[in-house]
Amino acid sequence: MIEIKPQNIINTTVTVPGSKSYTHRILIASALSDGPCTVRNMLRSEDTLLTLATLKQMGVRAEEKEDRLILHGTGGRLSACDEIYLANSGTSMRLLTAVAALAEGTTVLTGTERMQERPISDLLDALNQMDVPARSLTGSGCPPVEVRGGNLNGGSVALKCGISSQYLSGMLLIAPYTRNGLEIKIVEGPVSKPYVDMTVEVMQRLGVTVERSEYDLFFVPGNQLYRAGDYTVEADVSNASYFWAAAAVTGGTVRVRGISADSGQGDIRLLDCLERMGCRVIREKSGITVIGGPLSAIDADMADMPDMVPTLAVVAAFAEGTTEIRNVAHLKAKECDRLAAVATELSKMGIDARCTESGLIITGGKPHGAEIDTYDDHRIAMCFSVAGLKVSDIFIKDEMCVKKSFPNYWEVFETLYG
Ligand SMILES: O=C(O)C1=C[C@@H](OP(=O)(O)O)[C@@H](O)[C@H](O)C1
Ligand SMILES: C=C(OP(=O)(O)O)C(=O)O
Repeated sequence: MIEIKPQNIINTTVTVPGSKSYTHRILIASALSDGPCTVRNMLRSEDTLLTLATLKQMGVRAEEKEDRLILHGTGGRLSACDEIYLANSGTSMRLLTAVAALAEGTTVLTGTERMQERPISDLLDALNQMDVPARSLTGSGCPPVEVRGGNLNGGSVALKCGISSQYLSGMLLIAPYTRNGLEIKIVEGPVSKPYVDMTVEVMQRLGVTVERSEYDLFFVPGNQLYRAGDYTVEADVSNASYFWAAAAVTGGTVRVRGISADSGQGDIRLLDCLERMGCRVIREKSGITVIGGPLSAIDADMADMPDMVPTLAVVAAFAEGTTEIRNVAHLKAKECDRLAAVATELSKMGIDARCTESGLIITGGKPHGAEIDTYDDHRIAMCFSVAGLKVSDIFIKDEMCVKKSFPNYWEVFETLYG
């Protein structure tokens, strides 16, 4: 457990590691590519290293260099594996379950107890429609899952994406390796749309054709290969959010390097929320600065940026008025039930915070100190640490859960103390 001490932030610049979502995608596409790929600034955190370890287990050769990783793409040929362990990395689980469909033989993917409560049946259903036998081994619709892969014909599938966009990202990533191409009709959702755009962007950047009509229909021609090349991962916007929030709640100034307003990471839209709440935002090519000011409540539809809900909720606790966060029922299926966790922990700090069917209602006030439970959820640990910059006696339990996406978080956080 660590105590966070209040701090006036005058003017600080921070560097955050590479994007988790881009790293997962670039690793997978590189592994399936037609030759050696160089990946720079990849995020080396628990989750992304699990994706990398899995690809190696499936037969992909990786060479670690000082400032880059070289992945030798196999052209889509992968070996099946008896047991792949993915802890609580939803992105790894959903994307690699689809990838396992390319490996001749039976692959089993599993994870932590919590991972075994996170749904995946809509993805399995889509694989079944492609004649890939795939099932939840417990029958719960959650991992562990078994996939019997091999040559994929492709065809047409109907996919529900009301719980997670990761199902669609997984299906899209393997689609170029089908014989006849793959048509994906979206029959529910998708939630978290910008992550779908990011998947398509990475696929196109690696030379693959993807046709689409908005978020309803996707078609990926078959017999394509990702093209080997040199890829640099941009800084992680979700992890930058804690530092922008630090400026918001303290009234200070924080600049995060290496992020620009045209980022393909949908969480960049948090900045619009912070502006609406009263912050000033300076968007430059080389970095983005937030300058805090008196905060007021907003109404926010956060369907497209689920990972920013805990961050915004903590900022809302310091804002004048009642903030409503809408359309994020999918937060119940994350590392923990994030709606319940955020409401519980804010309530411990004396803030009126409650869950609705699909969101949160938070009335800003004068939060006080509390021991914060983190539910083995990196984002809960990081967002509540921000509250501790303004309020005394905030203690974060099990603070090392940040290793999931940001292993050196506490070191970077320390730099806010000047
Ligand atoms: O595809 C991705 O990289 C992600 C998609 C989102 O999940 P959902 O689509 O399940 O909301 C997000 O919450 C997660 O952190 C990363
Ligand atoms: C939900 C998250 O990740 P994942 O779904 O990959 O576990 C996250 O990082 O907030």
